[in-house]
Amino acid sequence: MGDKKPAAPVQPSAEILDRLFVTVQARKGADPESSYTAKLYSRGTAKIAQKVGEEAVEAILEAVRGDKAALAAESADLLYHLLVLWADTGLDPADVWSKLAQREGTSGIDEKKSRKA
Ligand SMILES: N=c1c2ncn([C@@H]3O[C@H](COP(=O)(O)OP(=O)(O)OP(=O)(O)O)[C@@H](O)[C@H]3O)c2ncn1[C@@H]1O[C@H](COP(=O)(O)O)[C@@H](O)[C@H]1O
Repeated sequence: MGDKKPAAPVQPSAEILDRLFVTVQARKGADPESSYTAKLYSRGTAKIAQKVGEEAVEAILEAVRGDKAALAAESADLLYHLLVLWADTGLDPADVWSKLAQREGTSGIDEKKSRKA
């Protein structure tokens, strides 16, 4: 009687990338002792870029090994570090989303042919 159904758990989606970007932006000027993101900023762009490369390699190694759970974890590391790199360099994620939107529906095969023509 009057019992409310528990709220359905919200399925995580790619929207978390926008929230995560807000969080990593907010870590600018934070204490590197208490924030890993702030620690990355303090080490500079080249170090952050290197971390993105390392995480990408770890992700592809798990893909080749066929370990999906490990690939998911390494992909999360990669996306986090890529967002930190965007924030560090002043790139707005909306610019990346726009690029993807512009390309939507255009086959990579057709796009390559148009560049050769
Ligand atoms: N998503 C992440 C996230 N993913 C991975 N990591 C950290 O990234 C690091 C990667 O591991 P490594 O072994 O490569 O790190 P490491 O050995 O310290 O690296 P190096 O010495 O090679 O530089 C680990 O310390 C992870 O905890 C993350 N740290 C933070 N976040 C998010 O960022 C938010 C803000 O975090 P803070 O800035 O720490 O408050 C958190 O609430 C999370 O939402």
